[in-house]
Formats: sequence, structure tokens, C-alpha cells
Amino acid sequence: MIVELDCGNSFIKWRIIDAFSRVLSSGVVGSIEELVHALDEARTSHEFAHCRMVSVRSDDEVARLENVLAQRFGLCVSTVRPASCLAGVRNGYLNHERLGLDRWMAVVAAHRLSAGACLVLDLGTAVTADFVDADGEHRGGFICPGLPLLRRQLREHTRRIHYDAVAANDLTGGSFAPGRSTAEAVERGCVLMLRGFVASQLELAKEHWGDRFEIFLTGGDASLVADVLPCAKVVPDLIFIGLAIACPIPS
Ligand SMILES: Nc1ncnc2c1ncn2[C@@H]1O[C@H](COP(=O)(O)OP(=O)(O)O)[C@@H](O)[C@H]1O
Ligand SMILES: CC(C)(COP(=O)(O)O)[C@@H](O)C(=O)NCCC(=O)O
Ligand SMILES: [K+]
Repeated sequence: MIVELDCGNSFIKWRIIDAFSRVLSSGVVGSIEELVHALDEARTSHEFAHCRMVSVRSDDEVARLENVLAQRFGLCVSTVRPASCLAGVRNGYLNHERLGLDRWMAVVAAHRLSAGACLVLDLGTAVTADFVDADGEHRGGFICPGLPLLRRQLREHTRRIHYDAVAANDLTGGSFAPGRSTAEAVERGCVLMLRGFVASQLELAKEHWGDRFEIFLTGGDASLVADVLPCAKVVPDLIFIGLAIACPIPS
């Protein structure tokens, strides 16, 4: 079995797949310790043979994770490294090493899945938009704060915004009526910012490509904007699809 890891800034997404890419088990954890616990449980029913990982965390954290996986599970991790070109996609950054590896995996996967140009949107800790031409030329993209960062900035930099974040979970409930409490006002306001950002990316994509492009939507908060982009393909495992392309299992 193959252990796959996508380490974002807030959460580590993990899954166990078989040689036919069937997902046998998966989860989302907040720390390396929780990951070890989840994998300890998973290995009671699955034998781990390989491990591949993409991470946007610090070099220290990646090294710690690689160490834990080697020592505890005997896994030699294949970790995605920056590249200027992969699977027909040319990295559009002036310095290709600076492009987030999660973005790189998402654009590589989107190009593989798409027949033409694509706009790739990933809503996680940060929100990213990337533009890829039909011929695989990555044009670059945009980064803005995601929902967790928008909320935190308001809480930390204003004196009177306090509310129970747990109780506020999904306070929009699909409604964007003006908020009648701090929690409603902040939660709905932040989600509206994300929806506005996503709508602006759609307009930019139309300027570049007319109506000849596809939109790929991924990340933990994708569902908050999906109805703004009715034509978008929501692909929760987009980064894992790129990871399999970047780190094939040697036969
Ligand atoms: N099961 C889940 N566990 C954790 N976060 C989730 C879950 N489902 C949706 N989310 C949302 O996903 C966001 C994190 O998205 P994610 O793509 O995992 O971020 P990152 O890759 O930056 O760690 C959180 O803000 C949260 O609102
Ligand atoms: C933009 C990001 C912070 C997004 O991370 P995430 O929200 O997925 O945790 C990450 O892709 C990153 O650290 N990128 C490096 C800077 C760049 O892409 O220009
Ligand atoms: K992201």
C-alpha cells in the first residue's frame, strides 16, 4: 500500500491507496503526533510499502516528518521537490523554487485532467489562484488570505471583535443577509470576501481565454465558493493526483 501525505499550513491530509489508486483509508489531522496515531491505527489493516509527500511546511518540519516515518513505519519518503517543468507544465515563476509545492501539484494535476487552459483555485489557509495555458505554460497566479487567516486577523487586530469560533462554525448557513451579531457579521463578511476574490479570478480567466477554459476547485473551504463558479470541477484530491505524477512508485 502507498501512504500519501499533503501537508498544508493548517492540516495534514493523509490517505492509504492500493496499486490501482483505490483509496482504502484517509483522514485530516492537525499535527505530526496525530498523524502518527492515525497511521498506527491504519497499519493494523494495511501494510505500508511506499510513502510520498508534498509539503509547504518548513524544512525542519519536513525533516522531522521524514524521520518519524522512517523510524516508526520503516518508510523511505519520496518528497516533492521544486522543478521548472513537469508532465508538460512549465513553472511560470521567475524563480521556480519559490512556487508553493501544493500549487505546483495542483496545476500539474489540472493540466493532466483538462483538455485545455485552466484556472486552479485552492481554498486552504491561504487562497491561491493559478493560470495554466492549454499548452502547459503556467502564467503564475495570486495569493490571498484564506478563511482561517481572515478571521484571525480581525480577532487579533481589533479590540471588540470577540465571539466563540466553534459556535460560529457555518454561520452563513447559505445566507448572506447582513449579520445581526459579531459572529454572523464576521463569518459572512469573510466568506463574501472569498467569493468576491473567486469571482474576480473568473473574470481574469475570461479576459485571457474567452470561454475556452476549465476551472478546478480544491482545498478545505472549496464548498464555500462552489456556487459562485457553477462550471467549476470540484476535485478534493487534486493535490494527490499531482503527487502521483510527481512521485511515481518505482516498478
Ligand atoms: N474535515 C476538515 N478538517 C479540517 N478542516 C476542514 C475540514 N473540512 C473543511 N475544512 C476547512 O478547511 C480549511 C483548511 O483547508 P486545507 O485545504 O486543509 O488547508 P491547508 O492545506 O492550508 O492546511 C479550514 O479553514 C476549514 O474551514
Ligand atoms: C501560498 C501557500 C501559503 C498556500 O498554502 P496552504 O494554504 O495550502 O497551506 C503555499 O503554497 C506557499 O507557501 N507558497 C509559497 C509562496 C508562493 O507560492 O509564492
Ligand atoms: K491553499
